[in-house]
Amino acid sequence: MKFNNDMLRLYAVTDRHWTGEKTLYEQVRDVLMGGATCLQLREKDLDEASFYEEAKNIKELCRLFDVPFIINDNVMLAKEIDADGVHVGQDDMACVKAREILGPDKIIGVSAHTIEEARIAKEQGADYLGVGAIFPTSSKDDAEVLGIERLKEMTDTVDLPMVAIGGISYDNCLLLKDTGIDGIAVISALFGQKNIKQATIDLKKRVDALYETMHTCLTIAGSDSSGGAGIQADLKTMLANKVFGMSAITALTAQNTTGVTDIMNVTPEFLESQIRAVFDDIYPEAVKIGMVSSKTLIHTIVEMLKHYDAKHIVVDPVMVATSGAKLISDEAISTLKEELLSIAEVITPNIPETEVLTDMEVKTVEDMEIAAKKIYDTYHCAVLVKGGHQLNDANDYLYNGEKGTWFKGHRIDNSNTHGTGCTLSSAIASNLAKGYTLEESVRHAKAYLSGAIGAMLDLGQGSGPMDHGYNI
Ligand SMILES: Nc1ncnc2c1ncn2[C@@H]1O[C@H](COP(=O)(O)OP(=O)(O)OP(=O)(O)O)[C@@H](O)[C@H]1O
Ligand SMILES: Cc1ncc(CO)c(N)n1
Ligand SMILES: [Mg+2]
Repeated sequence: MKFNNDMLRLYAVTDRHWTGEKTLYEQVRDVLMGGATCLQLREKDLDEASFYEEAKNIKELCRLFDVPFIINDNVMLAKEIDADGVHVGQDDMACVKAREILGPDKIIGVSAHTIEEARIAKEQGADYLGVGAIFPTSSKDDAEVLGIERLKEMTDTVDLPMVAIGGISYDNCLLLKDTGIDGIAVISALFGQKNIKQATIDLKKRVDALYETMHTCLTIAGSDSSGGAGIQADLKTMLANKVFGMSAITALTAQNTTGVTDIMNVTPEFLESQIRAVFDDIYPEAVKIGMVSSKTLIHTIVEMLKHYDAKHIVVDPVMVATSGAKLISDEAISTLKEELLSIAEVITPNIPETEVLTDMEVKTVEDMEIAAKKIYDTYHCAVLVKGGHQLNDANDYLYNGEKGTWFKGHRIDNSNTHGTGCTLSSAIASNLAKGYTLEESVRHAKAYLSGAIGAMLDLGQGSGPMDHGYNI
């Protein structure tokens, strides 16, 4: 098995002294099932015959999981049982010698505590370094504690994959963010836990989080005081889709599940200030636009998004709320058509909105296809026509100028659909922010929306909101 850096992500090192009721073999199976990416057999005071027996069996187990099996210290044994590699300390066989014995295809790791040791190991052909102890540890009495700063110096200076070891636990593991390591090696954080498999699953998630970057998304829309649509739905959707959500508010609405009782637009100047504040600092990777009820506000948005060269713009051409309330002025509709749609990557009209945008009646699925093409030809943006409420199914049609795709949804018998359109467009924008293609973004967004509708939340006296957080 050839070495690659991903193997170091969650590196499990055995220590049967922690053994409770389970045998070493069973414990290793637990960590492999939990998602460990490398296994090192390190049993300091086990007699040779028993070590050999354990090593042979555990090697076979690791093969089943396609996880490298590394022997601690004993190069000759690694050779004899055809392990995937060996890990040597500073007092063990030198790395050059180990390489000579094992050949180029085996994995060799070296423990390094200083930059000098790290450099030598690299010269001698080590594949990776184990660097520690990072924190105080009970698994090695004589280990000097390096700390985070010295770890960073090592990763900055020596160009070799590194796994951090020593005292790393579920609680302190996130302190290793941005230290340049390729993963963590642990003993007691896995083998010292009551439920070893669950501890491995939990720690794996935690260490994976060290490598996740947070994507960012902006919603420019109206506030819905009842929390099910508008800005509130957008931010909840972004959170549930693990994207950092930001907002520029176009209007406040006094609204609940039965209707909209009042609307107050912000001034164009204040909308501009909000958009500037966001873009000048945390540049959003995608932008969703929802309710914008006046001509001047639409102008402001178009001007600002062009100025900042905004990416991945999703426009939900909101005209009428599910409750029937009108959310845009007639003169603004023409500005929306003339200025806003052409800067969008995709727009997401429902059927009544599609009719307004195309001046045609949309009564059938064929009409949806014809209207989508017409929208593309007129405004040069991809379009997702939502079947939603009107056609009594949950099928939406995406047309991008080259091809049309039906996204078939499973219609859920739930009249609580306040904010479905806001939620779908925000989920699409979140997925675009993460780097998915438009088609993938729509597919994932529909799946998220179905989950939120399917959670069957039932609040309010009208068409109620969905459970945006059903998946968290
Ligand atoms: N009962 C349902 N079950 C499953 N999916 C649904 C249901 N109702 C709507 N959808 C889906 O929700 C999405 C939004 O479509 P819809 O036509 O409801 O948007 P909208 O009218 O803009 O919503 P809003 O009320 O937020 O303005 C579409 O993907 C649609 O297929
Ligand atoms: C603020 C706001 N935006 C959009 C919609 C669309 O449903 C709504 N009801 N309220
Ligand atoms: Mg809508």
